Amino acid sequence: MAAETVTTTLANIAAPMVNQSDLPYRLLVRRYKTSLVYTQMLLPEKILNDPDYLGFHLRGLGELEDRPVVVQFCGNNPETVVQAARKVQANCDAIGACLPRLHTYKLNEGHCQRSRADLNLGCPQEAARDAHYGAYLLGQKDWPLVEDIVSSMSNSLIVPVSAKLRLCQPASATVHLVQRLEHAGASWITLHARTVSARRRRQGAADLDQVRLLKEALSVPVVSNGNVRTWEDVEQNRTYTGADGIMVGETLLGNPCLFANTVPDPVSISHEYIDICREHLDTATMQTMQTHIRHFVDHQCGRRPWFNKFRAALARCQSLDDLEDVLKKVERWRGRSVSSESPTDTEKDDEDGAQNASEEALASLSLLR
Ligand SMILES: Cc1cc2nc3c(=O)[nH]c(=O)nc-3n(C[C@H](O)[C@H](O)[C@H](O)COP(=O)(O)O)c2cc1C
Repeated sequence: MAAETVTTTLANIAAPMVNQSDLPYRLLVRRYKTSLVYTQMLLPEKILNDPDYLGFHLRGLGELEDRPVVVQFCGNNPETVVQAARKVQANCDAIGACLPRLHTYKLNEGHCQRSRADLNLGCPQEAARDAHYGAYLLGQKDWPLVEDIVSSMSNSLIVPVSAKLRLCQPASATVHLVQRLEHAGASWITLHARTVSARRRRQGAADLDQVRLLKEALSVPVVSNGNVRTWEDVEQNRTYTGADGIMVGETLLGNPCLFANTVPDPVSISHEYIDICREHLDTATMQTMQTHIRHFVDHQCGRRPWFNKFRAALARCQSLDDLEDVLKKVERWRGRSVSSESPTDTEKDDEDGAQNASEEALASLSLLR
């Protein structure tokens, strides 16, 4: 990606998310004014040593509609990260270095149970620190290593290299590290303006003043990440921080049309996602697809009386057809007609459909009072 393209492309970014930045999701958000997408963070060692892992993550990557795309890596060995990045650079527009976190995640994969839908963040953080992993790379003594990772990548790869990081502790140190990363060759910097914390990783307000400081101190573009719940937040964040781009993670999971400033019907957007999955088979796992659909429906219907039943039905799905069937039930539970088909007798849950629709009607009535 040329420098001028970088700045125009950075405006609205879908954050890298483990198990959620699959190709169908990337294609979906791009239809709704997302200007740049990331893959989930990839493990360099697995890219180099596990052909199935490499094959899965390369499938469809960077094909016509999947551009521009950043492939994100993380690691604490510059040589390994560069070798792995070389394997994918022809299929992407830039390589992103996830500086503070990947090895924490790797530790999770190896030693801790992960929840179905999210990272398990309960790993013993001391172990991560002792092993010189992830979140602890941002200690000042580790800055040379972090710089080395970025400079090795930017000197060895044919695509631009960017870095995504959280705030240092103290936050005021962040600007110094980031200036060093700029000199090391980072083409842009993304700041998730929260600190690394064992207990509260994504909650709490992001410190947008730090993004603003970075923007003033750096020559390369700066992307602001954190605190976005609505389109108004996107605009306010951009205005307040002066950032070149806004990156959104969790809110975009619920509303993939956020950057288009619209809120889609949850069932329609789920069908649209499933259709893309059908066009690009084997690019997302069943668990990933289930989680996306849960987020889409949760975004607007999370408090509906039938939501837990929906989650249970979703968890039982084993195919794209099963997912479509659950969405039919959702329509019935919402009191909406579903084409001309009548509910099948085997779908026992549907007997409760009318009941739930009236519960929902009552719930909306009580909201009106
Ligand atoms: C399910 C999930 C997976 C994530 N995986 C990654 C990842 O692979 N790489 C990364 O740099 N950050 C990852 N993050 C962090 C997001 O990229 C983002 O920085 C964070 O969620 C804050 O943005 P938000 O407040 O808009 O969600 C993940 C977040 C979530 C919710």
